[in-house]
Amino acid sequence: MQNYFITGIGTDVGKTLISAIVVEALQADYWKPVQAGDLQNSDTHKVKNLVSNTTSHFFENAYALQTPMSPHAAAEIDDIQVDLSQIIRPKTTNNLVIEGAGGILVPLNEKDCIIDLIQQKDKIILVSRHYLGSINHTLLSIEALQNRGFKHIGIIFSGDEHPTTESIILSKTKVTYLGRVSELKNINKKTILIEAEKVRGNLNEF
Ligand SMILES: Nc1ncnc2c1ncn2[C@@H]1O[C@H](COP(=O)(O)OP(=O)(O)OP(=O)(O)O)[C@@H](O)[C@H]1O
Ligand SMILES: C[C@H](N)[C@H](N)CCCCCC(=O)O
Ligand SMILES: [Mg+2]
Repeated sequence: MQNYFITGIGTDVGKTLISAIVVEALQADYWKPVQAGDLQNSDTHKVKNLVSNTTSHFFENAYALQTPMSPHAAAEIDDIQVDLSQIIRPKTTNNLVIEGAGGILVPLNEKDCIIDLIQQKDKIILVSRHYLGSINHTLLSIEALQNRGFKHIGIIFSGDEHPTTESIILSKTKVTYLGRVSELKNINKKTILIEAEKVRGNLNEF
């Protein structure tokens, strides 16, 4: 069984959407270690509501912070410190999808960042969303991951196709292309199932 760490080139790029698709494709479990804000409609609620299979299990956040901000700042408002030793991966015999918060260098406290939650044996899925500036954000994210020695890095593009962006990112890096999810008009259980079907093969080969 495998852990998949879903990260992105920033916040709001589609990590939760892609998490739902990967969870559905693999009938995997899901865990968002640090949620900042939107506690009534958290990423865990969203993924749970988008997934149809009955195998996936949804684990509690290690930290559920009140404010939609960078976790280091949200924690300060809640008068707590995020402590990495308290972020313990849930035990499961199933595949596990772990969703970060924001991009890889988002701070959890004065010292640690989201990237410090990733383990060498994880399969990393970087979500890249097309906007002017996304090439730079994508290449910087990949360089930071490679500098830390991570070997299993895959990429999923989220949004309408942008061939020159995708081809330059893929040709300049050695990351594994896992697929693209077009700009979905409707995000619901049915469209998640359709997208899950499309990426399952690549995920199984990754
Ligand atoms: N391919 C897509 N089609 C349609 N909408 C998309 C797509 N990708 C992202 N979005 C939309 O962009 C918004 C942000 O996406 P999402 O919540 O998945 O971001 P995130 O990367 O998980 O952010 P966070 O850092 O808060 O976890 C949502 O409204 C989502 O539905
Ligand atoms: C609140 C938001 N939805 C995410 N959970 C956290 C995003 C932090 C971004 C910090 C930054 O890169 O400036
Ligand atoms: Mg999210």
